[in-house]
Amino acid sequence: MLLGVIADDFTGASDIANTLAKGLPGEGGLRTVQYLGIPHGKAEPDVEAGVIALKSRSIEAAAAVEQSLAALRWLLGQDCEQIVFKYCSTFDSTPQGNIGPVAEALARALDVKGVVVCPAFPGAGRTVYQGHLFVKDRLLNESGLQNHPLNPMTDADIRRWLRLQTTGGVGHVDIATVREGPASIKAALRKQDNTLVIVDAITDDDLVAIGRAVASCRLVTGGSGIAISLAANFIGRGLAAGTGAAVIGMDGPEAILAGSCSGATREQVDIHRKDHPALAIDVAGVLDGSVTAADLTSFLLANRGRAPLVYSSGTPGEVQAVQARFGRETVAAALDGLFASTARELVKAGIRRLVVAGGETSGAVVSALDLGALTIGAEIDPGVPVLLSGGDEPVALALKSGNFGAPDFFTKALERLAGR
Ligand SMILES: Nc1ncnc2c1ncn2[C@@H]1O[C@H](COP(=O)(O)OP(=O)(O)OP(=O)(O)O)[C@@H](O)[C@H]1O
Ligand SMILES: O=C(O)[C@@H](O)C(=O)CO
Repeated sequence: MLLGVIADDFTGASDIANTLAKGLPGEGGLRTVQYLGIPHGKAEPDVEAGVIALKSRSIEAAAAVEQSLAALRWLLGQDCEQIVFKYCSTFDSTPQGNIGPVAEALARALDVKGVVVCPAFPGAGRTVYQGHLFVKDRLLNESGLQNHPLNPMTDADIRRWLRLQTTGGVGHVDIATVREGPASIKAALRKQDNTLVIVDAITDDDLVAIGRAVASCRLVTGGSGIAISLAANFIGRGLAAGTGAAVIGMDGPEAILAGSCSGATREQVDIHRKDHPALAIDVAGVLDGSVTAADLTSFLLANRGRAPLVYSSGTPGEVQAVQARFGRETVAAALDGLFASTARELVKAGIRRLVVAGGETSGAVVSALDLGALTIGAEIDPGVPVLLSGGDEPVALALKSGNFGAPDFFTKALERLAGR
């Protein structure tokens, strides 16, 4: 294994796995596998990039650090030359963490400083300029992310936000330096006394330059965009063949589960439910026990073949009201449990194509299924690949980050999972 990734959630893991498998146009990518948690035993010998999906974004910082260090130990045990810590392109975190504490702990373990911190993902509208994170033309804290159910992002200056989470200072490499090219970026990082350094990036070309500059760095951190040219670094050195994504086609019964309340997912739900069977989950009913996984499962199974959807996705007002009534953690735990049990029942009943929207929701779903390592297939929309589980009865999956995907994502994903 050449490159190892520690991802703080499951959709984020498939996002960066997609980037590594895709590589740069015309250059090919790495043979990439996504692990659901830290694997036991050795990786298959032909894996070039191993992506460990943790569910550490919204847990206590100390637990996130411990899990990330355990993932690091496993990846170093597979001889990885380079480690990437992948977090959300909208820098999802709280003033307590977990991006800062995990990044500092990894840097300490690898004995490095001047480590890149760059959530930019221009393909999805995320750019970093003057240390501020934008989502399309809005500052992060005006983009809707200020209403995130778990980690409201209330400051777009990610230097300031990261400083709240770190013991050391936070450096900055500006866009002018980035535009001078890899040698200048490398020199600017080397000069740093800070462990962590926010690096501006507005376009894919900026990310390619940063990727070239960090070719020999043991640790890099960012959104999936930071990995845009990391595969090419290894291919260029003759260490990888450039095989990239696998060809996957799995036809069979299908279901869609949406637990994300992001704007993009709500639009996808609105479009999908116009012409497909769709069931809105009554969240208060879940909390008082009147809505169960059995209700969702029977709806989805009864509508097999018609791209059925169940969703909890609500507006910021609905989310606030239910959280005020029952408590944020209680609602999240109840919905995670509901989606997990539903997915387990669906797969038991023969569902073979599963589309899931939302990082936490995807984490809950795949943790409940015994899927083994996931092979990375073609890209459905930016940041979302086709995934195929191992085992005798493989399941094809699309794990969609809340804000990713075109408005018709759900139908498109089911088609791509089937290899069409
Ligand atoms: N109607 C609702 N009311 C309150 N909370 C909800 C509701 N629906 C979902 N949630 C909670 O909102 C959170 C959504 O998180 P999830 O990570 O799945 O989506 P996301 O944050 O949009 O996606 P991503 O992390 O990929 O950006 C979960 O904790 C879920 O339990
Ligand atoms: O970086 C992103 O935006 C996604 O991969 C993600 O992590 C959202 O959960």
